Amino acid sequence: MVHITEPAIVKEVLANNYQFQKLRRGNPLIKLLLTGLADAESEQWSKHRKIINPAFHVEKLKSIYIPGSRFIPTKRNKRMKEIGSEVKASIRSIINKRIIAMKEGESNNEDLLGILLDSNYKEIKQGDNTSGLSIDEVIEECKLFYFAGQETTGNLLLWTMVLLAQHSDWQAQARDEVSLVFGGQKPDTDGLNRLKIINLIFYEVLRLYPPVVLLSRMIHQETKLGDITLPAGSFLQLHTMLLHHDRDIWGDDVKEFKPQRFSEGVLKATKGQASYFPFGGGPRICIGMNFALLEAKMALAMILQRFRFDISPSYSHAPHTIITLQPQFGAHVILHKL
Ligand code: HEM
Repeated sequence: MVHITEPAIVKEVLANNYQFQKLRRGNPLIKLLLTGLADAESEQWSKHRKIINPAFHVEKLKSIYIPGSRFIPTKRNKRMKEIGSEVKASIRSIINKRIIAMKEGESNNEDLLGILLDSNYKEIKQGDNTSGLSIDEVIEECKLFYFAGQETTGNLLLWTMVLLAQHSDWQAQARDEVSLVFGGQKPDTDGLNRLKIINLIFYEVLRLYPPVVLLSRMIHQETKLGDITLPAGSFLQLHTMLLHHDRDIWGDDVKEFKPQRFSEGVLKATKGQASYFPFGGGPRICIGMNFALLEAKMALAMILQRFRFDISPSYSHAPHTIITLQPQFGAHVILHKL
C-alpha cells in the first residue's frame, strides 16, 4: 500500500486513469450501493461516462428532480439481498414505465433518468449492437446516483450547518446574500449561481470535512510514479483529508474555518497545486459536482430564509467515516424560526 500526500503525485495519478484504476470492490456494502459508472474501468467506463454525461450538463440541471462472511445466509445477509432485489424491482418498474412513455412519443427530458434513457437510446440508434447500456446497467446507474448523491451532499449540508452554527458572522453574511438575491421568494437556478459567499462557504466546508476522505487506486502493471517504480498489484491511497489539512500548503490557520481563503478562486488558494480535490480530479472527476453544489445551495438558501441556528451544548465534535465523513454523534443544531 502506497500512501500519497504529495500534490504533484496526486495530479499524476488522477490524470492517468487508465494506468491508475479504481479498486475492484470487495466490500459487499459498497458493492450493493456503488457499482455502475463509479466502479467501471477502461472501455466500459468511457462508454458509461459518455452516455451519462448529458444528464449532468449545467443547462439540464435547471429543472431537475431525482425520483425517488457475505455468502453465509445470516438474517442480515438475507435482508440485504431482499432489499437489493426490492430496490432493483422498484427501479425496473419506473424504467419500464418511462420506456413505454418514450415509445409513445412522450418527451422525457425533465429529470436524470429521462435524460439518461434518452442519451442511451441515441447511442443505441447510432452504434452497433454492443453500444448502449442494458436495463440492468441503467438500474445500477440509478442506484449509484441515489447513493453517491444522497450521502455526500447530505453530509456537505450537515457540516455546513454545524460550521455556520458555530460561526454566526458567516451565517449572517450568507443570510444577507440570500435575502439580497431572492428576498423571500423561492430560490431559482439563476439566482443560486450568483451566490458568491455561499460558494466560498461550501468550498471551505469541503476542505475541512470532505465527504470522501481518500481516493483508492491500483495498478495492474509495473508503473513509474514520480521517482519510484511500483510493482504490478500495488495499491495507492490519495489522502484528500491529509492534504486539505496540510499546514505547509494552507498556512498556520489551516484548522480554522475561513471561507475567504477561496475568495480569489481555488487555484490561488492552493497556489496551483493539487492539494484540494473534494470531487476527485482528472477524467474521473465527480460527474455530479455541479448538481451537488446546486442542490446544496438550494437547500441552504431555503433554510437560511426560514431559520437562524446555533450549535447545541449537546453537540460532540467527532468526524467519523462510514464510507463518507459524517458527525458520529449527529449534528446537534438548534433552529430558531425567523
Ligand atoms: C458533495 C457532494 C459530492 C462529493 C463530495 C462527491 C465526491 C466524489 C469523488 C471524490 C469522486 C471521485 C472518486 C474517485 O476518483 O475515486 C466522485 C465520483 C463520482 N460521483 Fe460524486 N460526489 C458528490 C456528489 C455526487 C452526486 C450528486 C452524484 C450523482 C447524482 C455523484 C456521482 C458520482 C459518480 C457517478 C462518480 C464516478 C465518476 C467516474 O468514475 O467517472 N456524486 N464523487
